[in-house]
This record gives sequence, structure tokens and C-alpha cells, in this order.
Amino acid sequence: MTTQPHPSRGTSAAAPAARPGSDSRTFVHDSSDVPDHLQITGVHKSFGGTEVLKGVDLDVAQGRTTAIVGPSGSGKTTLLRLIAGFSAPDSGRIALGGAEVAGPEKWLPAHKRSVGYVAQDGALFPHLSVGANIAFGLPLRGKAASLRVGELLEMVSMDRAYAKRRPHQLSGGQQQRVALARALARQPELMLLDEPFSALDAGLRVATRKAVSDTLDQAGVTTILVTHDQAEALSFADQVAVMRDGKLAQTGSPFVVYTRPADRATAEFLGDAVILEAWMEGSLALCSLGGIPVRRPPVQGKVHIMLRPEQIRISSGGPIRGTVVDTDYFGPETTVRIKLEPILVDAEHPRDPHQPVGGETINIRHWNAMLARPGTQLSLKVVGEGVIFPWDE
Ligand SMILES: Nc1ncnc2c1ncn2[C@@H]1O[C@H](COP(=O)(O)OP(=O)(O)OP(=O)(O)O)[C@@H](O)[C@H]1O
Repeated sequence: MTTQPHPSRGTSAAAPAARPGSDSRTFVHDSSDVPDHLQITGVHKSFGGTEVLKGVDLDVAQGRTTAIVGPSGSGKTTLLRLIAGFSAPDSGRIALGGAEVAGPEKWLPAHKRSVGYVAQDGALFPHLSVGANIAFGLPLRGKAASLRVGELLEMVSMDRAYAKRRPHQLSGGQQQRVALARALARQPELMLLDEPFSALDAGLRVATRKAVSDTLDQAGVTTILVTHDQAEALSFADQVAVMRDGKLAQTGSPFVVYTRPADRATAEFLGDAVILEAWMEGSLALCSLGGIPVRRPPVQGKVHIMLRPEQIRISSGGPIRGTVVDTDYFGPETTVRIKLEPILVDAEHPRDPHQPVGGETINIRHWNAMLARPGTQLSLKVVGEGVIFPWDE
């Protein structure tokens, strides 16, 4: 069994059709018309009696990008290594392009799968030039190899002249791009990226991510990115799979997992969330922010409602009142902490004793720090729908 991660030596494969326009990454995306490239069914994996993967199911469509995101230790890298073929699942199945590569009676090691792997640190060979790193494992030699190396460098937005340098003469972002070029050299059908941007500083990280994303887009390679950075997952992928405690808590488009998280932990992991006590009646949730519409509420009565901070706007004449407690200034935006007024009691309709009283303090964001000095009375309005979670979740 292969134990060290290294790029696949799989045979060349015809590049799949280019993926649709990049706006598909931002908005709700329907992959039902695209065949699955990777299918993972009921995968379990334990180390020394500790179950790390507890039954993972995941389908990845041909030519699309999936981000597996989750807290440290949730099992993301373990899953990626099973897909790569660096280790075998205890049970369950993994199929690539419809052919089983891991199952009860079958297991193909990494070098027999058409899979590229880019590790966190790029893992370039330090004693080889950039060109030799990229050409490593290429079936080409001499001029043909250097031409191909040049093409691959250009593919990752680097000048051909970099081929002569050693890895230590490159920036972290350039090293990651070379690692990607090396992985792309074998024309893998599936590219696995294990936190490849995490060692880069903020500016370089965004630029490198964009370059890598564009390169993979153009090559039409099915891609899986492992990250613990939820913003990276939401911006990079067509599909986000949220891993928690060895299971996928939710899988969907970035828009769906962010705006309609399946549970409270997923909501809080994927971004800032305003979570309030609420009383669900029909399709309206009554809370300190008024009556918030909820689509297809699964329960009635006492619940928690979740809104994203950007859904709550400061608006003169808005129906909700609150008082600024304090603020945190971040430059382009300010976090404003606001104490809401308690829920108004309708004198004619006595309230249910379980109904919440409201009056919580929430955090919202605003661009104008001057507007929100402590003690200022504000009017607020809510846009869009809320998501509810059972009271005891
Ligand atoms: N080879 C191994 N032997 C024993 N335990 C392991 C092995 N590989 C992973 N684990 C354990 O499995 C759990 C999940 O690890 P994994 O690296 O998959 O998590 P992760 O979600 O990728 O975390 P991180 O974001 O910190 O990289 C951890 O508790 C880890 O210690």
C-alpha cells in the first residue's frame, strides 16, 4: 500500500467537458444533468479502535468542484486519502467514473487511479529544479518534456523562465502553483487539494486560490478541496460538503448550505449567525425581530430562528427598535452590538407561557461606524426568510 502522498502516475485521460460558467459557484446549482465522477457510499474508517469516518456518502459531478469543510479532526484528510488510494476504507465503496476503486473485494492503490494530489505544503522535491519537479513522472523526455513544462507553467500563470529555479527561490504561492502544475502534468481525471492555501498569507491566498481555480476550470478537472476555512469553501466550490465528527452533516451548493443550513452547528460553522428564541405559528416565527417568514417550517411552537447578520438592516422607519450597546471597528465594516426590545404582548391575546420574551442582544454589520455610537436608538428591518431549528437542538 502506498503510504506517502504523491501525485498519481495514472495514465492520461481525455479532459472532461469544461464546467459551466463560474457564476454557478455562487448561486444555487443543479448538477442533476451532469454524471457523477466520484461516488462514495457508506465509507467507514477507524484508527486503533477509534472510528474516524462513520458512514460517509458523497457524490461529485463530473468536472465540478466540491469543498469538504469542517472543524479540525472531523475526518476531512482521512476521507481525501481514501479517495486518493493512500489507504483503504474498512467498509463502504468508492467508485471513480463508474468503476469501483475501493470496496469489499477490491482496492486500487494510488498509482492505479487517475488522481492528482496537492498537499498543504506543496511537497516539491527541494533538490530538483521547478522544471524537473513538474516533469517528474512525465513520459516525455528532452525538448518535448521542456515544452510541456513550459505549457504547464503558463497554465498556472507562471513564466516559463521559472523552470530553471529551485523551489526555495519561489514564494509560497508560486510553490503551490508549481505543485498544481506537477499534479496536472499527468492529466488526472480527479484533482485532490488538501488545504493547499493554508500556509499562504491573506493576499497571496486569495490570488493563488483564484489562479488555481481558473486553471482547474479551464482544464475541466473534477476537483475536491479540503479546507477548514468556510469562506474559502463557499467561494471556491460548486458543492460544499460539511463534515462533522466523521459524517457529512450537509451537502449542497454554497448558497444553500449558507442560507439554509441543516442544523444549528452547521449554521454557526459556516459564518456569523444571529440565533434567537422564537415562537413558530403557521409560516411566521415571532421573535425580537418581529414576525419572520419561514419556508416549510418542520415544527411549530418554541424554536430557535437563525438569520445571517447581513439580513438585518439599520433603516429609519424600520419596525424593530434596539439600542446600540457597543461596536467593533474593522475598517470597511463595523460590528454593531444591539440590545433589542422585548417582544410586544398583545393585550387581547394572552401569550402562551412557553412563548419567548425576547430582548436579546445581537451583532449586525454596518459600513458607517459613526452611525452607531453606544446608547443610540436604532430602527431595524429584516430582509428575507429565517431558518428554524428545533428548540432542543
Ligand atoms: N494514520 C492515523 N493513525 C491514527 N489516527 C489518525 C490517523 N490519521 C488520522 N487520525 C485521526 O483521525 C482523526 C481525523 O483526522 P483528519 O486528519 O482526517 O482530520 P481533519 O478533519 O483533516 O483535521 P485537520 O483540519 O486538523 O487537518 C483525528 O483524530 C486524527 O488524529
